Amino acid sequence: MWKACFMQTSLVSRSSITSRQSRTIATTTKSYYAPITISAMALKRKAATSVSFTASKSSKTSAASQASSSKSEQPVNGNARHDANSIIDRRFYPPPMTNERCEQYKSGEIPRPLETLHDIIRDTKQARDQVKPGKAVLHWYKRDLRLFDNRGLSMAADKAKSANIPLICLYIVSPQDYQAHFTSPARVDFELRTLEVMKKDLDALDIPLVVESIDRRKAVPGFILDLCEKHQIRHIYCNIEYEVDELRREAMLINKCLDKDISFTPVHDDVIVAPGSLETGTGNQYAVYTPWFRSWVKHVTQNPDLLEPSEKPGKNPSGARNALKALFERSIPPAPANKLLSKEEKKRMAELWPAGEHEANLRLNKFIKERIEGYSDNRNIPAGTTTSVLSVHHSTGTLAARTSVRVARNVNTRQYLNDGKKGISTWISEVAWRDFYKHVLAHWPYVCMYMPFKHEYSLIEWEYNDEHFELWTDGMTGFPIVDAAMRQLKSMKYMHNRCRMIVASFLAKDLLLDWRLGEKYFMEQLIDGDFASNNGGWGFSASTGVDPQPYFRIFNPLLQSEKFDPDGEYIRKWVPELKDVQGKAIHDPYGRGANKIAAKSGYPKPIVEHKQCRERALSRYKAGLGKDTS
Ligand SMILES: Cc1cc2nc3c(=O)[nH]c(=O)nc-3n(C[C@H](O)[C@H](O)[C@H](O)COP(=O)(O)OP(=O)(O)OC[C@H]3O[C@@H](n4cnc5c(N)ncnc54)[C@H](O)[C@@H]3O)c2cc1C
Repeated sequence: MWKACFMQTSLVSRSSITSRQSRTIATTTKSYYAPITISAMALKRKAATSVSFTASKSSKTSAASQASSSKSEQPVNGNARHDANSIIDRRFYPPPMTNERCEQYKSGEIPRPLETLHDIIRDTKQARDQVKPGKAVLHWYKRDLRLFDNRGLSMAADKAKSANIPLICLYIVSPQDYQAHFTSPARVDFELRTLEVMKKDLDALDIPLVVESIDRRKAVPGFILDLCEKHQIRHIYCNIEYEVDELRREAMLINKCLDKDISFTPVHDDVIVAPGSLETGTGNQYAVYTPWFRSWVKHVTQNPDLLEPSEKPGKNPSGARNALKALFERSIPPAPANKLLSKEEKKRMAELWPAGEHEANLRLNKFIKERIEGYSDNRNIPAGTTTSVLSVHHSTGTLAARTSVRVARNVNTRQYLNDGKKGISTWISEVAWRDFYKHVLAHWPYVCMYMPFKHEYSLIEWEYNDEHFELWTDGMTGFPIVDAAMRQLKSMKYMHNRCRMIVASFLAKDLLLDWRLGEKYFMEQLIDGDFASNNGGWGFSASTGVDPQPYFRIFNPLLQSEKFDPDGEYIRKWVPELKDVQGKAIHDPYGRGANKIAAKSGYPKPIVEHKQCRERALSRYKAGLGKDTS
């Protein structure tokens, strides 16, 4: 997501960059490509990623002494494993960044990609406004796979209508992006099924949907420009994605387009409140959810337009179908080879996750009618369906978060956002978490570069125990609630939120595995995988993110299990080996007298002991932060 940052930034037209920014880019460019030396100590640590159960004295000392040395001398984050096929695919991304560079992003010394994009949008507005309509307008679909309530699409449709020319829609299938972003095959399949639905809906409006598979992600801008030339398109619209590479690509494309007298306009749509709009009393961005949410509610209330819907496009002018015949005849490509599902899996996923915006709206309305009022009381219970299960729709954009909040608000007492019926206001505040994590990503873009939000936590020494990691992914840790959740993920490509927190805490605190391994695995599995929410959730659970709670909040899997799955209904569903275990033993069969049933059915004993793990985690976190561990 951030690979192209140097190249693309350097392509940004100098006229649109302030002198302070160009100075920063010059320095940035230099330091970015300067050889990054990995200190001898870091290399040694990397080689010695031993699987000690309790933090050894030497590991404490090495982490502690590292923490106390100068920040600017820290070229890698702790003992994080950066080899191929690990937490980052180095074929797509440059070497790890330093804590010093994180500080430069924090202070604004290095311009944030979203701010650069905003500057370019502002500085080129006049020139873009002067572009005369061509023979068609283009909407470039990304994670906004719907016709209704879509800001970018609606602007494109208005432009086309005012010039009485047709609207063309485009979606690019990018196998390299899927690879670089660890997109799950189930997610790719969901998107392709959604495109089939959209193609029909757009077809009924005489609007062609071009779905092109482009092998090399770098070739995407060139393809768009060629398409424009071929169909004499002079206006392009898209909705903004907030990951670094995407922001930088759009910034570069605005200028490339203008060079060819094409106006390219990226707009905010994926979030209800645009990142950067909310500031604390001292002019800073919020890093804590609760005050951020208060400010979000105030902002949305004061700007009611933010929740107003955008109409879906009208019909293309007659003649569009003939003029663009070749585009209408194109079909949706199959999933790329690296993301193919088996025939059986494809069928199963289609039944489990029907695609498209009609399905999304049906689900939303059913949830609002039947479950939203009980949401506040039930949402933490993973058994049954207690939440909306709309995340796949929010993250692919088959449903706008704006639509969800508006529809929920409209059925609340006096249309409150954060008051009135508890279930409704609680649900709205959950949807707002999406916005929050995208605000975090936009303001602290280094979280997109495999650095923790609290980058001072980057010196924690993690375990890289492959066996533990595999048992975690397979749901064979001997902790029933963890195993049930991990099996739900493998089977449904979805996991309940409470369980996501439990398994993430277990991975990072009990197993002390690098939380980024879990983050990556989730993206490889989840149908609703979303970089900002996933990174935010993992950071929160590993205490390296925006959670104001300190690292010593460590979930006890047994207590979580007893509290949120009291009757073991969820465990019995996903861990059938334990279905005959009675009463409270379901939460800990080997510790509560159900060892015979568990052993007979092949259910494993716990792979670690929580109390010891807790101590080890505390000690390792402390050492990583350079605190006294004696
Ligand atoms: C470790 C971890 C990883 C996560 N990874 C993802 C991810 O990749 N994609 C994703 O969409 N969500 C992620 N979440 C957030 C959350 O778990 C899911 O959004 C939620 O479980 C989806 O179920 P639902 O649609 O029934 O949610 P509901 O409870 O019905 O909530 C409504 C909507 O609000 C949003 N939402 C709810 N909780 C959160 C949250 N904590 N953070 C951000 N948005 C939220 C979702 O869009 C959701 O559809 C993660 C959470 C954790 C702890």
